[in-house]
Amino acid sequence: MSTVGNSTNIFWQESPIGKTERQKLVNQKGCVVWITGLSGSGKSTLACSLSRELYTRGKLSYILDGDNLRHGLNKDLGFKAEDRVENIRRVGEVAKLFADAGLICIASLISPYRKDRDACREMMQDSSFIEASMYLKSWLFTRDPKGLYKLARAGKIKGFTGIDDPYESPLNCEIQLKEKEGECPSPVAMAEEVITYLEGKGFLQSQ
Ligand SMILES: Nc1ncnc2c1ncn2[C@@H]1O[C@H](COP(=O)(O)OS(=O)(=O)O)[C@@H](OP(=O)(O)O)[C@H]1O
Ligand SMILES: Nc1ncnc2c1ncn2[C@@H]1O[C@H](COP(=O)(O)OP(=O)(O)O)[C@@H](O)[C@H]1O
Repeated sequence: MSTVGNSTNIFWQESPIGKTERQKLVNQKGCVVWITGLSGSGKSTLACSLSRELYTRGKLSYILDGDNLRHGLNKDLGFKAEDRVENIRRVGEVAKLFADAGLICIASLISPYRKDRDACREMMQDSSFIEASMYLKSWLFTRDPKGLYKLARAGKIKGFTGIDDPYESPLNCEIQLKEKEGECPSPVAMAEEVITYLEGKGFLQSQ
């Protein structure tokens, strides 16, 4: 019996089928690919491309996209620092469940604070938290497809990441997606870079 946070007198219920059995069923290892970067840096594009490329290889993934989760699970949260902290904590917990289910969980959020991303990493075991940083030159996000930077620069959106709100780049992430010879790699090329990492670490087979 234990107390966790505000939950008192709670018990851990074991499941009859464990992570190892689930992983065997899908012939892969559950993990979290956590994509962090500024708005417009290509996170969702990479997440979609990665999910598609994994699918064609018979691998099961699921995308947790920051924008999408704010339509449901996180619709009570805004963009104040404490809301972003809670956003990342919640998504970290959900991502951990997906990885435990045996899926390759692709989390795509700005996740601006290093401490929060590190806390998500700490939740996971076996190096199964893979941080991928969108380190692309500003031309990508200055295209501004959603028009958010224009609004933020005009002062019409307050606390916009990269304009008047901070973004802390990873210091030591597993994968850094960056330009090659001044060119932005295609979404498929970026997905393949991540897949090469996953293959190398044995995540694309169960044993
Ligand atoms: N103030 C402010 N700052 C940054 N982003 C903003 C803001 N207001 C709205 N948006 C939109 O919200 C998307 C980011 O949501 P996230 O949940 O990924 O953000 S965070 O991780 O909690 O910082 C982000 O989506 P992406 O462009 O895909 O990153 C924006 O569409
Ligand atoms: N690798 C890429 N090559 C060319 N354009 C890209 C690439 N990745 C993203 N884009 C374009 O950049 C814009 C922002 O990408 P998006 O994935 O929505 O970023 P984010 O999810 O980080 O906000 C979109 O218009 C998208 O089509």
